[in-house]
Amino acid sequence: MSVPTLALPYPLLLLPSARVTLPISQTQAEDVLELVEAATTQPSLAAVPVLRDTTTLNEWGVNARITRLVRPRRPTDPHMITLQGFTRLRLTGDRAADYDRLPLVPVAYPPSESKSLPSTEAVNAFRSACAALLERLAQSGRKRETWARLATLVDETENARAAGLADLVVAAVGADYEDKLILLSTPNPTERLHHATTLLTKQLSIAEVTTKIASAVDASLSKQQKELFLRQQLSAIQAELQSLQGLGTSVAGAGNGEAGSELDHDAEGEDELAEVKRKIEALATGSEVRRVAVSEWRRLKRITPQSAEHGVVRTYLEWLTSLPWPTDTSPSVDDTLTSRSFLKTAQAQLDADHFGLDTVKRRLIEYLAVVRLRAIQARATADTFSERDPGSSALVKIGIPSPNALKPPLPPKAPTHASRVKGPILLFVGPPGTGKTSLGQSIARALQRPFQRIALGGVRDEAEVRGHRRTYVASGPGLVVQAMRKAGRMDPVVLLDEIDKVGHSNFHGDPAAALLEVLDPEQNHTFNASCFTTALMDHYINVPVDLSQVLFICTANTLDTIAAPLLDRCEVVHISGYTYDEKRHIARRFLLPKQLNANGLASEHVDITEPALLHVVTHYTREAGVRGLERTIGSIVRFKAVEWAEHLDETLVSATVPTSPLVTDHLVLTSKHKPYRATVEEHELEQILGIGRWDGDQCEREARRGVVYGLVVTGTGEGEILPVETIAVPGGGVLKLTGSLGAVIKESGELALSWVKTHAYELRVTGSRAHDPLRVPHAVDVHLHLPAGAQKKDGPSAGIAMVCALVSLLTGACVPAHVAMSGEITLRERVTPVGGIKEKVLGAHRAQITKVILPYANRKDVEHDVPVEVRQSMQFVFVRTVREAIDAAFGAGTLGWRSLGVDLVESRL
Ligand SMILES: Nc1ncnc2c1ncn2[C@@H]1O[C@H](COP(=O)(O)OP(=O)(O)OP(=O)(O)O)[C@@H](O)[C@H]1O
Repeated sequence: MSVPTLALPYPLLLLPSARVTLPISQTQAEDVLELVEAATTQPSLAAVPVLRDTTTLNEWGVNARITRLVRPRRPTDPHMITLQGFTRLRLTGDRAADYDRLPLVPVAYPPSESKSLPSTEAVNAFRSACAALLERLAQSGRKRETWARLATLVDETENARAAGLADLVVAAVGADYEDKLILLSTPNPTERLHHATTLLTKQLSIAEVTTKIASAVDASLSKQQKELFLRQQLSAIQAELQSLQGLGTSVAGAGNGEAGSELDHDAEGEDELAEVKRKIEALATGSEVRRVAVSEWRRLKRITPQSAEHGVVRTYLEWLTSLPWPTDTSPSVDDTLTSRSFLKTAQAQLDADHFGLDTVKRRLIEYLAVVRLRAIQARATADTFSERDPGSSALVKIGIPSPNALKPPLPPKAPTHASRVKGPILLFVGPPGTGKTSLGQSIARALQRPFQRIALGGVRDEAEVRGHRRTYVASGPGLVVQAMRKAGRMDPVVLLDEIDKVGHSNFHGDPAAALLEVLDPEQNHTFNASCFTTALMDHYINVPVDLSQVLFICTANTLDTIAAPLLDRCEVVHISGYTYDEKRHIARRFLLPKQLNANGLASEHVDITEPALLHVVTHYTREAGVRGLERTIGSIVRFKAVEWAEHLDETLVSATVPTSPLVTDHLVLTSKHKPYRATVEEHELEQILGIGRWDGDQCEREARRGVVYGLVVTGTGEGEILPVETIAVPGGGVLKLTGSLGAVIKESGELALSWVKTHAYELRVTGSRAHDPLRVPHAVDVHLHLPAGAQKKDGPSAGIAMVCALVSLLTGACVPAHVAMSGEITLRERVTPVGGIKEKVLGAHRAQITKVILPYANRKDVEHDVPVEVRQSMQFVFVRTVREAIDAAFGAGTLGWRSLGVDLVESRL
């Protein structure tokens, strides 16, 4: 029989029980329509695939029912036909493909499948291949339900229809064209099942391999790729948000023409890299830093931008390139230093910034003179070189022979030893607020160099000074390198503030030792002799950083806690406290204008009278420095600022016309309100500042039995008076010492008691030389206490004060409260010299002591160090022996000494 045949163009193929939709030509559509019209049941045709690369139809095709024919919307478009495969058929006639019509082709149908049953093995093999494949497909997650239903169908279909099922399954899971063609051309059920089984097994391994690849890809989608993916999403979200905000700001900012913030765009990241590159290119050719920078740059380029390592290398490069390095065009010697007027300008600068401190300023000028001479020397050396080789570049100026054009460029060398523009390292020592830090700033201003302050207080970790190695997470360079970066020049003035507070050797290393490396002017050239004369090897930067041109200045409150090797490298300049007079001048000339400026007032708005200022200095502050004074003056100025503001408000409300601050004077005069008074008088201070902290201090300090005032220098370098208190308590002749005393001061106590016991008879404390004053007439213990028990005290200088206190306790005579003393005693009754005289005397002066007893050997210290006005306002008694000290303290004739042969005392001792 012949049936109308539709040629299915390659790669279309219809299996029985499958469905296909394909375009057909207009003429074919007309034939289909005819078929439909002529049919009494559902119309069908033969759907036969055309063999690849031919116009020949396959021998086997499918009898297919026409389920749908769709007319095109536009005449140029083809009709679409949908066919449902039904049974196999074989073409028995001409097999030339015709794409224009549905020719009638003779066909034969194979015998019904039910008539030749497939073998059970073939069916079983097919079923298990089916089950495995469908399960795998279900696992992949897509069309899970379809695969599950198909699997059920495979399970439930009887063996006789298994071959039909093979068509269905293969059509559903898909297969190569060639495989499907073979399946179509295999009418025998068993063979078809075999073929289907092979085909399904092949599909299964493909599915497995696909899953494996997918999971392998997933595993190789490492953290970085995920990060990339997330970042891309993030930037997409940011871009979206930006565009939304852009809409908002373009409306809001339309009026004021705002251009948006520099933080808005991420393109800066690229610019920064370009900047880093530019800086690397600017580094001196052949230098070590350039070599390191170039290799790191290459490394950076090899790493994906999303990796953590990229960030690390990039940060390192940013640090490295932001430091001031010598470049091919580095200037030679500082012109400021070599200028003739340099020293005069420097002196003027120091005078303008600080009152008094004459000795310190003189020392500083000497220091700057040395620095200047070295600079001149350096220039002379550089000029010699450039004369020898006039055609040379700027490199030559710093002492490098001109590189021969034919040779590769030489690495730049540092200035020669003679040309180092570096002086000794200064160490300012003194109490807080005495201007140590601001002197450092003044020097920087005088030198016209950047100033950087490194606060060393509390630095416990060596790495804070020298940086962390790059292997540490969040590592970074040390404080010195950070300061160099901030300064942006190779020759800043760097102030190492509070080196006495730097921690010593601990399990984090020794920061003090790390400082040694920074400060040592000679030692560090060993790091890289070819490059720098003085260099710091920072752990993070890992390239020697040239410090040869940096001026280091250190400050400290006390020398006691500074490590000896560190101290050894510094030239100590002592800055003691100020006298009342100096403080008054500093307050008037510096602190008041500074506070007025800070609080928005002018000099005509506040005028503190001289007596008022003196009262502030004596009753409200009593430190060695001027920081407390500055704060107190700040309080006065703020008080006046409030008054002035209120006054302005009142007058402005009442005035009709002007509001400009320029006419405030006029308003002051014409206002009906209480006029504003710029003057601050002594009697107003209590209202402004409250009761003075030191008011009534003298009353408290009345003369008492067993109490004598000693003189001490505190841990912050400040001089103070310190009472030595003693009482007798019932006991058995024991001396008890309290007040956080160190071993030396305790020994002084023992010495003092021994002295008093030895001289008790002479002092008429006991009736016989053989008696112990602590046992006869009453058995007592002596308790000696130095108040402010929380503060540690040590040193031998309280010796004479302790003797006097014990004498006072045992004799009942009192030392007047305006007397203070300091001096070490020996067993031979000598009073030996002590340190810190200037601080102690100034402290005594501040505490309104009028008579000071000091060792004779300290006479020169008083004459040299203590300002004249202080010397003139106090009485100094210089003593050689304990007896002289006691007489000076109690007043000659107060104690009724028994007269004895003097040599007896010594021989008895
Ligand atoms: N002789 C002076 N003339 C003018 N101003 C001074 C003088 N001495 C100190 N000052 C001012 O006192 C303030 C405190 O000084 P500075 O900070 O330099 O003290 P310091 O000695 O470094 O204290 P610290 O030891 O606590 O660091 C500064 O404002 C400074 O200008």
